Amino acid sequence: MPFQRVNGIVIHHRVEENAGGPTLVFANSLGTDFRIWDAVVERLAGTYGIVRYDKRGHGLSEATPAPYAMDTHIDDLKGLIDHLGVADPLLIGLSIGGMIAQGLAHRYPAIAKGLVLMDTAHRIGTTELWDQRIAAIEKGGIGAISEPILERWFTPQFRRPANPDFVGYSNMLLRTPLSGYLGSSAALRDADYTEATAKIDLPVLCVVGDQDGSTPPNLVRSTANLIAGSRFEIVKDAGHLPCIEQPVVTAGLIADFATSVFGPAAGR
Ligand SMILES: O=C(O)CC1=CCC(=O)O1
Repeated sequence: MPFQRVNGIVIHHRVEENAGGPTLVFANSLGTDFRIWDAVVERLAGTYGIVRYDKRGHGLSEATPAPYAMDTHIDDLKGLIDHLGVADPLLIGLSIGGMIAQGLAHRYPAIAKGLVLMDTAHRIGTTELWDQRIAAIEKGGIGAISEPILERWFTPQFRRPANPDFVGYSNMLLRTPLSGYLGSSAALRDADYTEATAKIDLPVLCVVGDQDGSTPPNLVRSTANLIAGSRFEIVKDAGHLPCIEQPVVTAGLIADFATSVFGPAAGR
């Protein structure tokens, strides 16, 4: 079933089975639901088991009142992984999803075989930035600041009203439950994984779009620099969501890294 109660709330998720093969677990960003991975997953399913979910307050998952703590998002994902019995996955987290992956790997070092940290960082924004964003949204709704958000999400080539995908993903942002958006903004404001992430002892790939306005390449590079042995890749012609703008390249990077983590014979 696509709905499961974990950690006290109903979580919407989707599983693509792969008969005992390695599994990829995807966590998405603020103001999005798991459909942002559609074009990536269609290239990886069949080779890997896939788990996607809508984090608390997003998509069809329950929206509890704001504010949220990053640990609550982490407990939700841990609960889902335990419920599904997923062993040794590769965790792939975008933006706040990447912070959830970092925090999960720090609190449960044996939970994953490796991490793909996409357009994310050990610390995203400042207390002031998130407080301002929360105040603006409390006053005028997400629509009041959707334009600058979408400018950070997408390249100018993608960000055209004539592009149906741009219109659709704008709707996804605008339709995010307010408590989910505000709650997760508070979680981002209060989370700093600088020390925790430096202790991660797993294979890690950091990826960023070359035109990411939310977590720019230099910030993501600084996160990669904290993690011994990590890899760093820049995706050309992409903003904050390379899974949407460049799904072929994104799926290729994940597949190459998954092969290096699970071994060449695995995942076939
Ligand atoms: O809204 C943005 O600026 C992008 C973003 C920051 C954290 C996240 O998950 O998305």
